[in-house]
Amino acid sequence: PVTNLREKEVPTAITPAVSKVTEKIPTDQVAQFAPKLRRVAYIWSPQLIDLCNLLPRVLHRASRVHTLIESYGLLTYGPITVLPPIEGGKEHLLTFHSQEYVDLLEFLNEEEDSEKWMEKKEEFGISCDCPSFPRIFEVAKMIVGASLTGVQALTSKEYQVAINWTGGWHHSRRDEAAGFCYVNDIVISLLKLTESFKRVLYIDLDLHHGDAVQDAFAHTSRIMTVSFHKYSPGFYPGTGSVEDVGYGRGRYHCVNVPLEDGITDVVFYTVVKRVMFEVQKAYQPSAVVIQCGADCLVGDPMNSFNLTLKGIGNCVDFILRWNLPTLLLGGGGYHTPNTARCWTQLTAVALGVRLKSEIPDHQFFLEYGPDYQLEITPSNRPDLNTKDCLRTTVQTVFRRVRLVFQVLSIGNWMLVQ
Ligand SMILES: O=C(CCc1ccccc1NC(=O)c1cccc(C(F)(F)F)c1)NO
Ligand SMILES: [Zn+2]
Repeated sequence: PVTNLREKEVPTAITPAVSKVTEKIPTDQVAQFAPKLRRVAYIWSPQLIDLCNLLPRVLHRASRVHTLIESYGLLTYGPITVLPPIEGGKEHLLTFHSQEYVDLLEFLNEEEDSEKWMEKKEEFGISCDCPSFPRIFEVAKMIVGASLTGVQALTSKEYQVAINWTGGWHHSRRDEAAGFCYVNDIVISLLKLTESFKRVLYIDLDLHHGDAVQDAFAHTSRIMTVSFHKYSPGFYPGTGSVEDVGYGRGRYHCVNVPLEDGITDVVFYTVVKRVMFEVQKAYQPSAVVIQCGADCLVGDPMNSFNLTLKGIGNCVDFILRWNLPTLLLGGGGYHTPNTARCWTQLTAVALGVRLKSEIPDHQFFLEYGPDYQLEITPSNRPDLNTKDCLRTTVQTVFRRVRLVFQVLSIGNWMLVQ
């Protein structure tokens, strides 16, 4: 249907919300309406995409995401700057991972099977969940380099938002691959951010609990982790109950919001908005990292939540309106076209622009059939989250988050004494 479109007919895919708003309102009043125009850093290079296309569980996903974003013209839109990732090195991985684990990844890069490392692989989580593959070490360094480039963009104060859709691997542990995550670019980025920002907030919107990120910072109040995820018997990773609050100095600096299958946009957004409003009030973060895993969307093979681009888009928009330096990362997402739709929409949300529903013609256009639309439709599966159960969970979270506020104010009080 699109083959007969000539160049000049291709519609400009972007209708900047800002221009619509400002044309009717006297300029002196426009400030209150237009979302603060943000400078956005989009981390990308051909090598980053080529390497991330090799990830076994999300083969060729990286190129679909990037190409759809490019096809909407978002990368040539004023406030966005494309930044190539710095070359991630061993030293970056070693800020979180053990020497032995990093050495194993380096050895596996050449994919030579030797007896010595065979049993080691199992010990370090390289198994069926996280299969080894050629260039695994180059991929790991590149992903970490890309997320750290995003951190650098924020600490430079030249950008309010930094985006790395190839990052977000929240299950990887210090010395073990897990849940299909080989390196934890999130922990490495959060550690770097605390060098420039006093209190950093981590928000995990992926279907799965952000367990390894939470555990890495469970003993400190310098980072607060908040995870919204499916929590039900036998569902991976099995952690993240509302009782899971962190330990010692980190007590109450871990917030977990366990959810059941079938949750819809309105219910999810209401819960996220309420919890995040309290967290922002109590913790007063100075920088934010959001893991935007798209396996929470309707149509994902995980077949769990019933969210669309609207639900997750409103959540990210709500947090971006705090106008804090924010790093957006990817993560799960196993329906590749829907994941590309989701992260294209979130890129547009960061830029404050609305996108046309028609998927623009581009190299992978035919993968967006049968409707070739940006929006996805929720299913009519039941929402297993009852009002009572959600209210109890949110009230429990409120009580604990207010304790964070007390800890914070006592901390400030002691500083003043
Ligand atoms: O998405 C994840 C990891 C999901 C995971 C955890 C533990 C072991 C394996 C996995 N990954 C999958 O189950 C998986 C990955 C890709 C595709 C699929 C599919 F079968 F649903 F398509 C399933 N974390 O945010
Ligand atoms: Zn996931």
